Amino acid sequence: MTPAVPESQVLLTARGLVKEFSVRGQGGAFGRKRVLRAVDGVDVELRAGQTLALVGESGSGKSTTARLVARLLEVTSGTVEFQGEDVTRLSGAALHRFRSEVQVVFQDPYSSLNPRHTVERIVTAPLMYQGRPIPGGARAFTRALMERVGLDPDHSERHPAQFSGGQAQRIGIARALAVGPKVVVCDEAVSALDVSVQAQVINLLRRLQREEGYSYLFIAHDLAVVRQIAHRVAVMHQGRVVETGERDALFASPGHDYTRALLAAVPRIRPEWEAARRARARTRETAEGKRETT
Ligand SMILES: Nc1ncnc2c1ncn2[C@@H]1O[C@H](COP(=O)(O)OP(=O)(O)OP(=O)(O)O)[C@@H](O)[C@H]1O
Repeated sequence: MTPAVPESQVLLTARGLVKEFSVRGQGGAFGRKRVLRAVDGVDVELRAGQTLALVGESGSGKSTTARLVARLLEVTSGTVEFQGEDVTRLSGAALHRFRSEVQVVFQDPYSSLNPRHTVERIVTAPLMYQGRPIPGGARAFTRALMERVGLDPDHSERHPAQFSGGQAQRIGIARALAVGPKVVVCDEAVSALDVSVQAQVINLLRRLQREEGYSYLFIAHDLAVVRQIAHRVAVMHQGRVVETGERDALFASPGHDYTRALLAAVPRIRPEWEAARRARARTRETAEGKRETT
């Protein structure tokens, strides 16, 4: 059961997003450089207190779109409007403010959380980095946050490796919530977890949304997961959004051939593709986790 779709205002709007990467062709480091258009004119709208799922096969541009929206990557062109401001142009204090409003939870908690730091240090780091005071002091703040995400507050001095995958992802969620965001970008945030643990983390995200009103941009390749959490779904294919709609309507009667193919292909995801996809995600998250905590 997913929450009913509440009427709500648009919080974040991306228009005409384009991202090009310069990549080497065949021949590795000696290959000719070419331009790869990973995101090719994407429009998305995120509504307050709702979840928009971005789905599509591997390489369709979901993660790149998510990173553009969160300003972890710079756009080649296009705009991302959040509360009336084009965030692609923000810098300095205004960019810091935006980073508090839009947070990211990555796929692999172990690579995106600093293994040498305690939970307390991990969840308070974003506030310290922004030079903001920690309400009630670090210990009390961490304990309260751990309770909100269903972790034992007595474990605030433990390190990520001392937690299970699902618990570690709760630390990632706690870190995202620490700065008081309105939007949380979940980039394959439950994909690395076992199915039963996935369900628990999805329930947590839904409870947090219900009680605290977060909007989620939820990146996933697993449509069964999307069904449990999304209000609306945008389907990506080759860098473009080919179809957007309310979840139930889209699943019941997909309007685009590619969406139909995607729905039909669900049980046939090949394990070797999945392994390659996870390895790529880990490389990106290790780099971004480090950037966030330094
Ligand atoms: N930093 C980068 N440099 C070069 N190419 C990139 C970079 N990041 C992504 N790409 C390429 O852009 C395309 C879209 O990648 P993206 O990760 O956004 O897709 P995705 O739909 O999220 O798939 P996956 O789930 O496999 O990550 C792919 O061809 C990918 O190889």
